[in-house]
Amino acid sequence: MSKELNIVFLIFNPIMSAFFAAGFYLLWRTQKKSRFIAILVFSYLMRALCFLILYVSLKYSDMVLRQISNAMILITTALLVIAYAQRSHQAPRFKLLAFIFTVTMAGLQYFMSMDSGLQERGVVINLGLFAIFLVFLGHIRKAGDENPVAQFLGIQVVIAGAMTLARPLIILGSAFFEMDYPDFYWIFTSVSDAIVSVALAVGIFAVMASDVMEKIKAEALTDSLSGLLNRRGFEKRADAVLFGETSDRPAAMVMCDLDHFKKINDSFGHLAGDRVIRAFSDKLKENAPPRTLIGRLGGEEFAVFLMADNSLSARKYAQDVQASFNAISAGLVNGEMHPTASFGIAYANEGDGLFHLLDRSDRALYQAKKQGRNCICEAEADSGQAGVPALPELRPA
Ligand SMILES: Nc1nc2c(ncn2[C@@H]2O[C@H](COP(=O)(O)OP(=O)(O)OP(=O)(O)O)[C@@H](O)[C@H]2O)c(=O)[nH]1
Repeated sequence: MSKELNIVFLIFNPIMSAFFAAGFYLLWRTQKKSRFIAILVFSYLMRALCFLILYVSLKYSDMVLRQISNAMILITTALLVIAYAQRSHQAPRFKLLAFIFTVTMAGLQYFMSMDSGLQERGVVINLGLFAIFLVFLGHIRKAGDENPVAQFLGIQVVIAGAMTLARPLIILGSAFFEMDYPDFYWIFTSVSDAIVSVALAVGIFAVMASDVMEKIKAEALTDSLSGLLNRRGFEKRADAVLFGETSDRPAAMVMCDLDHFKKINDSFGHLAGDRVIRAFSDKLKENAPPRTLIGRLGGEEFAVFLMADNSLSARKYAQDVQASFNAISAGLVNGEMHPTASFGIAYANEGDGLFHLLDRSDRALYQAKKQGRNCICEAEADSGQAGVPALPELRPA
């Protein structure tokens, strides 16, 4: 490689990797619990260092340094895979990565002992890196993230893998056509290393930014006291389900409200009131079939949306919540009172809008309150048109 180009890459690649390491480090300082960001910092620092070592080893033809830089480039790439796996809550494929590392290093060592092993070493190291990128792709696929940002990272990894695979092809092609390959090979390797560094860092930064956005969105739709959906979150999710339901069975809405909650607050304080809200929310969650949407609509009022396949057990669900809450509620206020809840159930009619369904279950709840509380009422199926609030007939469960 020409001296000028050599100097450009000698400076450019390590500095760029160091910048990325600094960026990840600053991010990690704001989220110290995210271990995968710390791994990224380490990976990019190591990448910066390994480029420096590589260029020194090339300059002085030092084989020990060359092997060190080879080991480091494999490790730094494997660290990216481990970081991504951790971010996606997957167990990193340590054994497979260790296997690839060992085989690659053994191959390099073997060809290093041969006088003319330069081309073979180029093939071995790049195939090793390519295998690590395949493991990376496996983790991305397993995460099954349909978020376009995650898919963007997948594309970056494919590009990185393709560039890595192109290098041994250059070597083999040059050997086949008896061309002098080193200059082109080293320029391609340096440029593609830079592109791979940037592509992966940008892809990972984008995934992290999207994770933060998702977290903020989820928090905006969650009630912090109960951990349930808040009114906004509940309406958004339930609405989407209602319009997507295709089952013959109707979906069901169970509206619940803690009884005499003002008295609990007044007698035992706001903190005890909060404790009762949390305990009741836990019972709503514990008894819920999978895919049930549970929201705290406000104060001591909750709504549970049971999907069509679970709606026939809506009454059983309400009974289970009632029984399990009654079993523990006295203990929440030192046995000095027995907090209870009332329930109203409505089944969705064909084409029912969310507000119509909520309104009908709310009226059933009102009836339960009127009947003395701590009971369950069901709204009769009404024949009102979709979206038109109609006064349902009510019957006690
Ligand atoms: N501890 C606590 N209290 C809350 C919270 N949000 C609303 N409240 C209280 O909930 C009480 C609701 O009282 P009401 O609407 O009169 O209802 P109730 O006393 O339960 O009467 P019924 O529903 O008719 O049985 C009010 O005292 C609110 O201050 C909260 O997050 N924590």
